Amino acid sequence: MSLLTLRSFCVTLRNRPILNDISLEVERGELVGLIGPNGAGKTTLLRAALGLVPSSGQSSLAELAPRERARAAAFLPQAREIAWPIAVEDVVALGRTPHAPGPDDGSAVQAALQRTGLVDLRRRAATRLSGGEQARVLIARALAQEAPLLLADEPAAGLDPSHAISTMKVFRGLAGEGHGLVVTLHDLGLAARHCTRLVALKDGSIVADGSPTDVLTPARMRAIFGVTAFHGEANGGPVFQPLDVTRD
Ligand SMILES: Nc1ncnc2c1ncn2[C@@H]1O[C@H](COP(=O)(O)OP(=O)(O)OP(=O)(O)O)[C@@H](O)[C@H]1O
Repeated sequence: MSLLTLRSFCVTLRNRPILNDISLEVERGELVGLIGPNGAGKTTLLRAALGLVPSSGQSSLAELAPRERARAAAFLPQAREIAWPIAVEDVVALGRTPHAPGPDDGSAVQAALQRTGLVDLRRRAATRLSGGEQARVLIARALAQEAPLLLADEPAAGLDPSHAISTMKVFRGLAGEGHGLVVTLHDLGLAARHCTRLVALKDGSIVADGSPTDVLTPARMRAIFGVTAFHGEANGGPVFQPLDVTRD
């Protein structure tokens, strides 16, 4: 069974169509990169799929009761604000909120801290960490939720190259364990190398959906992003680097 089904899914905000007739299924084992220019509708798609933005058509998540939905999907929003100076491990433990308290809580928090490289920072006040460290704390909180589906809005934004790659590898590992993930990404190099599938949005519509090699073609890069790009192979995987703009 799919972890997320969107059918004839539309969003209109202030009388403006933002998402048009989206159909999408996300299965276990998939790390789906949601790509597209600024304003294409990526954040709106994640939020509306979760029922946080009014929509029409079908979203298998939006139709769930809140607690069921929190067990079905974890959400990492774009805003990375941590409001209170509480310990990192306590922020991460908040990811367990949808579950009845039990013996799995400690191990889920520990696993999330390990996967995000935060074990040594576990007792630090989260508000006193750097922006990138705080971003990893919020990724860890989403991982501790142990939901089958993770929706992450620009999880790599603000991370240094090592932590951006590590985060994508954690996500790919989760996909390998049978989770499904949808992550919005502006770094097409990370998307090319780590995602199992790319879905490209433009002006609120899906304009490409397939493997990174199928989606990141020169013609599509020109049409979707207005750029030229280098596409190669290194260390057993694709290398993708935008080079220049084709229009002003
Ligand atoms: N609350 C709102 N009311 C009206 N329009 C909105 C609202 N939220 C978003 N929009 C519009 O919807 C469109 C899609 O926005 P969205 O944030 O989903 O794009 P995005 O692809 O995530 O962009 P980015 O890459 O810049 O984060 C934009 O034109 C935006 O101005």
